[in-house]
Amino acid sequence: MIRTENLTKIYDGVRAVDSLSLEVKEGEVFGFLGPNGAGKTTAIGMMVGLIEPAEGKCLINGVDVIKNPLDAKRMTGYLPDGVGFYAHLSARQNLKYFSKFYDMESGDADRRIAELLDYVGLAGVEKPAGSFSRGMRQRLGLAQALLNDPEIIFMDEPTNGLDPQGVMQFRHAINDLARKGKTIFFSSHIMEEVQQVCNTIGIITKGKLIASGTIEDVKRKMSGSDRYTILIKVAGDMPKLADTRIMDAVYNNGSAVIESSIDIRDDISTELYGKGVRIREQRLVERSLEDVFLETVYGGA
Ligand SMILES: Nc1ncnc2c1ncn2[C@@H]1O[C@H](COP(=O)(O)OP(=O)(O)OP(=O)(O)O)[C@@H](O)[C@H]1O
Repeated sequence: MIRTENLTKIYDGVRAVDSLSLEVKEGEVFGFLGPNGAGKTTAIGMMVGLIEPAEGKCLINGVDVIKNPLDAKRMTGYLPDGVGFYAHLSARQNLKYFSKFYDMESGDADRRIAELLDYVGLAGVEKPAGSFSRGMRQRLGLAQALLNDPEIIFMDEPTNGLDPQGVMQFRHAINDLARKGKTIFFSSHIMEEVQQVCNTIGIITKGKLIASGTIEDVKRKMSGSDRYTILIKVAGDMPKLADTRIMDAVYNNGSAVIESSIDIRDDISTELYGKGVRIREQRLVERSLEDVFLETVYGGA
């Protein structure tokens, strides 16, 4: 489990990350969504013990990342944004070099590296990492992050700059790791991606976490109110509805769009039925997470 408490970083008097408190439970895939400069990289840097917080702390399975960095690192893997490697070494040689930081016995390391190279599709690639494409570097980065078979994996915008095939491969890898019970914390500025692979999300803007929870929770919280939008189509004329819980309504010929604080579809059906009106369609109008995100973070698309 990942838990941050009031995690804060100040650069030149500006709170790049401002009192970030969140919790990611074991086995969850958490999407950390925010526009450029929101503070995602800085927050992850603090969570993996690379950036010292001004205030607050991060606990990995209860272990304080600052107080017990080695214990925390044993449980975590980290794929940074723009991962770097020794350009003259091959994928295998790079991984062998990094394995030394985990006190892995040489034979065990070789076996693990072979397995990981196969997993990320780099088995048999012997050319130096300096000549790798961005996609290959990211895949090698993933292998590096998985070297110590961590329970918790942090990925900072892992699909950024990848071609569609590379993006798909990464999403598959995330799903696969999730199936194996890993806890995944990954940042992105792509709503659609987060929706596809995450159980829970958090939205950060200007250093502050403005909403977190399931995608449904976040949509609800970010829409600013608990409003439901209900679309109704009827046969013939649409009568005005009497339900006092209706906050707003637009009536057209044969249809209406109703805003209410709770889901009153059943009561609308009863009322229309009582008035002898036949309903052709009645449904909640969904706003996509993307709509909500753009409105809240950017003030509209
Ligand atoms: N080392 C640093 N020194 C000064 N300011 C910094 C430093 N690192 C980050 N910042 C500032 O902190 C803020 C948050 O940056 P950060 O890189 O964490 O955002 P991000 O959400 O990861 O953005 P992106 O999506 O562009 O990578 C930005 O305003 C950035 O300019």
